[in-house]
This record gives sequence, structure tokens and C-alpha cells, in this order.
Amino acid sequence: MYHVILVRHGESEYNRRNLFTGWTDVSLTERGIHEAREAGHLIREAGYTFDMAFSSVLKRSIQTMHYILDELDLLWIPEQKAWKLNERHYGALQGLSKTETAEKYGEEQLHLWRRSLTVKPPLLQTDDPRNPQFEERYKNINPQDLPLGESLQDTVYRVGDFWHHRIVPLIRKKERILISAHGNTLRALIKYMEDIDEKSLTELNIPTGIPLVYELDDQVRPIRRFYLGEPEHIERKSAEVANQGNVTE
Ligand SMILES: O=C(O)[C@@H](CO)OP(=O)(O)O
Repeated sequence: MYHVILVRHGESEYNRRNLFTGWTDVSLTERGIHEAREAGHLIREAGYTFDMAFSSVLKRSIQTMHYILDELDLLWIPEQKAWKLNERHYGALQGLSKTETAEKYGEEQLHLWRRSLTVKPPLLQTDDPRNPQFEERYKNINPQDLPLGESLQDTVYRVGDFWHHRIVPLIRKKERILISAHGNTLRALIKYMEDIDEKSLTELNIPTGIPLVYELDDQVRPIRRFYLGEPEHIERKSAEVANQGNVTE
């Protein structure tokens, strides 16, 4: 049996301000740093270790990976930063307030944009300064592969491809792997691995900074997944994510 540990980065500046983030490159807050360190602590307490770590090319995920590795005294292990692990691209919603978006378009529309599998956000115009094609960090990526906005399904394709071609071969070689990524990247990966139905996927909210352990069989297929930590705390943090953008609470 193999295992892999997935973590959603700790709270970011945009999470705190309740703004759509996507590919916007924002830092962790003090709370986020604490959550990332706590994730490392939980992993250490549970007795896991790593041979290699992955993050996206967004700093909140990179910082989280480093805080976790620091807690484990593993900052020396090889790491890889991959754009294919970036958060789902939220198109023209990026930078908007989730609450204001709900007030303007209704909670139902907000929920569709946030949690449906196939609904795309309004796309960026190609001349929008937020277009990833203008960013130095994506200069080696085929411009046609860079999104102007993605549905979760689009994210499932790119994350699934990365998992299948880059992570699975390492797991087969018995590499113990940490993946520090994002709420919707991890929802996409869970969809890819388990093919869960759309309703369950809609209800799946990944809490920040809580390690998610996947046990995998000899064919690298999932056996079960579980969070490390105290169930009530995890439940509360998942509900916090689900309720972002509620107009009335
Ligand atoms: O804004 C975002 O990029 C994501 C993750 O923070 O939010 P949501 O939970 O609304 O998909």
C-alpha cells in the first residue's frame, strides 16, 4: 500500500478578505502561517515523512510547503513547483468580493460559479493585465495551454494529467510525496481519483491547512482518505469555506 498527503495552503490575504483568488499571487496571513505550521506538526505527530514535495507556482502554496517541511526538518528534500497544480483560474471574478458578488448576482449564481463542475466564470479579455500570458513565470508554457478562466472540469483535466504523468510514476517508485496546493485543485484531484458524483463534489469543501491522507493500493488507486486532526475543528473549517459569500448568516 502507498500513501500521499495533500494540503490546501493556509489562509491567504484574499481568503481573509473573502475575495475570489484563482491565480492571483497573494501571501499567507499570520493565521495562514500558523495553520501551515500546525499542518506540519500534525503530519509529524502522525509519523509520516516525505522524499519529495510538490507545490503550485503560487506563493501561498509554496510558503505552506516550506512551513510544513520546516516543521518536519525536511527543507532539504527535492521540491517541484508546477503551474498545473495552480488554483482553478477564476477568470474575471478574480479580485471580486464573494459577498458583493452574491448581492449582485444572487447566492445561487455565486454557488454555481464556485461549486458546479462545468460552469465557467466570466473569462478574462485577452488584453486584460491579469492574462497569465503576460507573466514572466509562465513564459515557458505554450500560451494555448494558459487559461483565461476555468470550470472545475477544466481543472480536473490539467490536475489529472499532472497526477497521472508526474506523481503516479514516483509513487510507484515508493517515493513518499507531499502536495501543497489549493481548494479547487484538491477538489479536482479527488474528482479525478474517485470520480465522485456531482452532488457530493458540490458539497466538498476543503479546509485550509489540514493534511488529507490518501491511502492507495498497488495500482495507485485510492483505498480511503482521511484528514489528520480533530474532527469538530475540521468540520468547522470546512463550513467556513462553504459559507463564504453568504449574504445572511
Ligand atoms: O477564490 C478562490 O480561488 C477559491 C479558493 O480560495 O475560492 P472558492 O472556495 O470560492 O472556490
